[in-house]
Amino acid sequence: MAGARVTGLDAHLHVEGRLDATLVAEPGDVVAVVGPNGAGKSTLVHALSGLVACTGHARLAGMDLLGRTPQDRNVGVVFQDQRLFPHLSAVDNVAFGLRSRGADKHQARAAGLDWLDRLGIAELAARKPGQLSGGQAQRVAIARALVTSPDLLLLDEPFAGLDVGVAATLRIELGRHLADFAGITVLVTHDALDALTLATQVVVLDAGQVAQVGPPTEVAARPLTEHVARLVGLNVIREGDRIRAFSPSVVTVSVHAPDDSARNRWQGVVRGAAPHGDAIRLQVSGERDLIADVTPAASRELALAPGREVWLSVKETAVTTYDAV
Ligand SMILES: Nc1ncnc2c1ncn2[C@@H]1O[C@H](COP(=O)(O)OP(=O)(O)OP(=O)(O)O)[C@@H](O)[C@H]1O
Repeated sequence: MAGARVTGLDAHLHVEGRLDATLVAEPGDVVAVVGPNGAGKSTLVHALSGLVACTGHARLAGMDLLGRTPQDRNVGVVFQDQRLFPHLSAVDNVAFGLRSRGADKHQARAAGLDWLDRLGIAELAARKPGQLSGGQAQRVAIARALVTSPDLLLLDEPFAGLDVGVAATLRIELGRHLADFAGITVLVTHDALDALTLATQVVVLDAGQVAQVGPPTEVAARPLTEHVARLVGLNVIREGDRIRAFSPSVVTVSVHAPDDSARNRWQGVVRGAAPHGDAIRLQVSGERDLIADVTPAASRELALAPGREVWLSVKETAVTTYDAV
């Protein structure tokens, strides 16, 4: 679909030693970028925004992106460390983007106010960033990024550092705005919920390369990397070209070696135990690093505290097997 790529994003970005990744998206797509620390996620969004120099190519809405200065790219950014201008009010922070593109002061303020209203904080328009909570400031940052109707919206961990409840509310609101947003969104996140609830496409980065790309449900059901498996709460074991995945809820935990000679049997030591829904989720390391969910009663009965040696087993019928590539 060459035609669609003209209006969308078609990029191959190379930053020496940090990133070598292809990204293709259509207008309206929300691309969640996930991966372990140092995988290149921030480098990717910084390269798209122009904050990091890179080679390769990137076409956005039919225009060459890499040859342009950050100011000349029709790209909105909400970064975790992207501060608002401290001396400007919330509404002037939002209006700034339009003003710097030559918009009339009154029109820019009216548009800024409209966006603050859409984000539910119109009454805070006159406040300076220092008088806003973290969640409110992030709403202003989102309004500031969207007011210019960018072709590409870059969100680098927009909920990081926010209280869990505030993040949950903001996630729902952002989801609503992204559903109406005609451009492409690239969202860097460490949170499986973000990827599963907001994204139309998940890109998994690992050591600067794309390790997997696909719809969120597919990536969550068949993760190809340890990191994503952990993120979505699955165990994965790679055997040659095949991956074997199973849920922590199907793992049987015992403190003695099971009698059966099951193929799926591993010895390990409990490294951590924490509530997970109605269950206790155990982190077990040994031959394999695995997670297992047990009932609180079983956890007490078997004294499953950190340091405890355990056996884990899984019925073959509970294991999903698929190709690694
Ligand atoms: N300014 C820099 N100069 C050189 N190398 C850098 C710079 N910033 C990051 N790197 C390196 O580039 C690689 C990718 O880093 P990047 O910050 O993009 O990863 P990330 O996936 O965003 O990680 P995190 O989840 O920890 O934020 C890492 O190896 C990192 O050490």
